Amino acid sequence: MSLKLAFLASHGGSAARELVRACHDGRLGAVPLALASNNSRSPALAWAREAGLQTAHLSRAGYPDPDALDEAIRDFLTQSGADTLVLSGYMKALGPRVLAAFEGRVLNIHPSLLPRHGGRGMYGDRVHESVLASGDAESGATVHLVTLGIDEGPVLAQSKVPVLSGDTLETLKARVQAIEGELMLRAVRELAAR
Ligand SMILES: Nc1nc2c(c(=O)[nH]1)N[C@@H](CN(C=O)c1ccc(C(=O)N[C@@H](CCC(=O)O)C(=O)O)cc1)CN2
Ligand SMILES: NCC(=O)N[C@@H]1O[C@H](COP(=O)([O-])[O-])[C@@H](O)[C@H]1O
Repeated sequence: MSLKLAFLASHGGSAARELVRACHDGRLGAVPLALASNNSRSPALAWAREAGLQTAHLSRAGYPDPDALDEAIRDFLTQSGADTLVLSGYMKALGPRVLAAFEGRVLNIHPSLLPRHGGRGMYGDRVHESVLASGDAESGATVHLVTLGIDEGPVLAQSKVPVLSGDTLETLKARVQAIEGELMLRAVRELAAR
């Protein structure tokens, strides 16, 4: 049974792009169906339209009431026929309705070795800045199942990289982002095998 994938992304959607490439070149037995973004100008939304996915811009701008936004995101994702949801650099908290509709089938990638450097306020560059400030000798990325609590869900897969002396935000971020695509692919395959 091949997975039916949907995505949420706020900016580039790099993990989503890697998964769709893997679907098209046979590395992953799945069908990409839809992508929604809270950011109407996100490169991920433009790319998804080009890639022929169903797309939607869903944010507080259109749905000021968080419950109504949660419902709208759930309805868009479920009507697409997807059975698995991937958060690909999605910077908003997911609500209970979406989580209930995709129970145990929502994956998120976070650019640190959770539980370190995770939680509310920990996203994008802030994560790498926190790692550099902590003096940790290693960092990496984590794919976890998503629960209502931010970055609290069970870990599916992790991949480590060294933090090198002289590292800057940009050099550490580049080293972590270089491993994220393969890590997400590994995690989705593991979920598919369950
Ligand atoms: N219910 C859940 N929703 C989301 C989770 C999760 O684990 N449970 N993970 C995040 C992704 N993420 C870390 O991997 C993350 C995203 C955003 C934030 C955050 O603090 N966001 C700010 C708003 C930032 C903005 O508007 O750009 C906030 O909510 O105040 C922390 C961690 C995705 N959703
Ligand atoms: N807390 C979530 C988070 O910080 N996710 C991180 O944001 C970046 C998004 O890049 P992208 O927009 O190019 O996909 C990725 O590095 C991802 O791990």
